[in-house]
Amino acid sequence: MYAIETRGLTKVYGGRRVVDDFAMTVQPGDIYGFVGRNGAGKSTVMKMICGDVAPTAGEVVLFGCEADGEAPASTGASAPRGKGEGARRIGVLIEEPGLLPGLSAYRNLMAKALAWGIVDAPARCEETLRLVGLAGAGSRKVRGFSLGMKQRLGLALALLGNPDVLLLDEPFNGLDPEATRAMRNLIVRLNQSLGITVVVSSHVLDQLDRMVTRYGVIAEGRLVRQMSAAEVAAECGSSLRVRTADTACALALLQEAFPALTFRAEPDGSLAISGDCDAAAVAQALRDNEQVVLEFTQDHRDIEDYFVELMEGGASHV
Ligand SMILES: Nc1ncnc2c1ncn2[C@@H]1O[C@H](COP(=O)(O)OP(=O)(O)OP(=O)(O)O)[C@@H](O)[C@H]1O
Repeated sequence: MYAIETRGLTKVYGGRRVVDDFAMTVQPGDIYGFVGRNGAGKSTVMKMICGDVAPTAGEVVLFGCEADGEAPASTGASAPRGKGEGARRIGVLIEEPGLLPGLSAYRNLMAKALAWGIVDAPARCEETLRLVGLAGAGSRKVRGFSLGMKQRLGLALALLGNPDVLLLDEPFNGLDPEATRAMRNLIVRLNQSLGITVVVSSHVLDQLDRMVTRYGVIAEGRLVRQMSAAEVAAECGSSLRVRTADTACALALLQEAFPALTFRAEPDGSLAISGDCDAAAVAQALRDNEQVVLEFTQDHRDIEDYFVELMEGGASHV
């Protein structure tokens, strides 16, 4: 059973399909990195998942139940989606957290908690402040908060209703490196210690790379590809290009010595080797078997280049 499944999800604005037949699957416990260019449709997908925007077609299924519950406000709420036992709570940080600058962090939380009818609101507000590392700043007015503190308070709002799923749209936007790292660590902690499934969109690929378990790539409203973090790491890992005097012999001996690697014979007679390559071990194996090496190069594919290629490929098919 998936935590989130979208089936044929489509949104048309002014005759344009900004999300088109979108089928994503998020496993329970995933931190799902949602990657796409500006305007690709990430926010619209998230808004349809949380019920803030009605799909033109298709459906959202949460933990096996069709999500047809009350729609939460676009930011901060964690209202139930679905009916009865199957209802799941979604916490959302999609646009500006809508904080009241003249109130303290605690009072901001209390105002929402009371509006949403959260049971034992004072204790829950204290608890969420602690969860996001703002326990010591609860009585301070939000007007004096840094951007990073405001984002964490926005996350606290999203956590108030004890959500099963968190949808975070660009949570690192505008944050300095320290605040970015604090936000990243917080997301991982919430996922690992509370078991919250997280969908997070970001243009900061190296931050996603440090925390996500799965990726979904969107281009022009379509899901181009979904893959695990391990698959991305394998595709972006180092690759080798080796040209020897006797390609067939080198291929046979390397395949035997490194069965986990992938080998491809190139038209120019070289071998492209990918997987978890240990260049020194490959070079040693060639030397031990007295192969004459004419060329030996190592490439490292940048994760950003990799995703740009995927997005470009996806967009050109639309
Ligand atoms: N309410 C709306 N009315 C009309 N068009 C909209 C509306 N909301 C979004 N769009 C359009 O839908 C497309 C997808 O927008 P969306 O905000 O989902 O993209 P995104 O991938 O989240 O972009 P970004 O990374 O810039 O936030 C854009 O072309 C946008 O202009």
